[in-house]
Amino acid sequence: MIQVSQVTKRYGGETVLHNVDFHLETGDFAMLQGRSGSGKSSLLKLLYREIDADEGTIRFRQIPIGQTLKHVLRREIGIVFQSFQLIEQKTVFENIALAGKAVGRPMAEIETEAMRLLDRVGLRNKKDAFPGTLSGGQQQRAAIVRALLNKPSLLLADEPTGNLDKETAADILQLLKELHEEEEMTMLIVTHDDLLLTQQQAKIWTVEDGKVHEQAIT
Ligand SMILES: Nc1ncnc2c1ncn2[C@@H]1O[C@H](COP(=O)(O)OP(=O)(O)OP(=O)(O)O)[C@@H](O)[C@H]1O
Repeated sequence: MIQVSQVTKRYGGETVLHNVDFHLETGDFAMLQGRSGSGKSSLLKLLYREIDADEGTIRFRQIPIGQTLKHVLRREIGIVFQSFQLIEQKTVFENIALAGKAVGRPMAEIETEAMRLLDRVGLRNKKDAFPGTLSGGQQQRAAIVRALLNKPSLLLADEPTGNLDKETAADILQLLKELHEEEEMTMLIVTHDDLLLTQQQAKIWTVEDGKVHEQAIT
């Protein structure tokens, strides 16, 4: 699904990723680990074209992502962040609906899909709540629904459990694992929590010294 070939990323004089090869197969449930500052977020940002590589090629379904229109790529790739990134002045439903409006979907369709997903993550009764009134775990569930609304084929999550206590973190990771299967979605999750890494069956990739290598299948 994603093929990263010989990719180098520099910030000023600092080379963060150097001739990196990395791939995700359709249907993968993969974790990306590595020390703080090793370049995990940078790799994710390269995949959804928040930033561009200095060298090398990234292909999404065989096509170099530089040749794919950004809005097409964004529809195919859902993103979940550590900080949830919900708009405080909008309700849970409004936050989620924005993702559908951004790609021009009709409101009736947005509503049906949002309610299906809110039901699935146990948040239907919070659809009219504002993010500030929700727990961290609930906010992340809302953010996950927003990311899934347009049925992306790939979900990228950058430390999705980083702001949550251990128990809630485990719940969110379990939810992602279940959604991976139910929604038939490829997932790549950045985490540096060893506990999370060992709890789930996943392909584990490590970013280290500018390289990315596949560690083990647990
Ligand atoms: N926009 C930027 N400008 C300059 N340097 C940057 C920028 N973004 C990241 N870096 C640097 O690149 C390196 C890798 O950062 P990145 O955020 O990708 O690491 P990370 O593994 O995700 O770290 P963390 O686990 O702490 O989030 C760091 O040294 C960081 O300071």
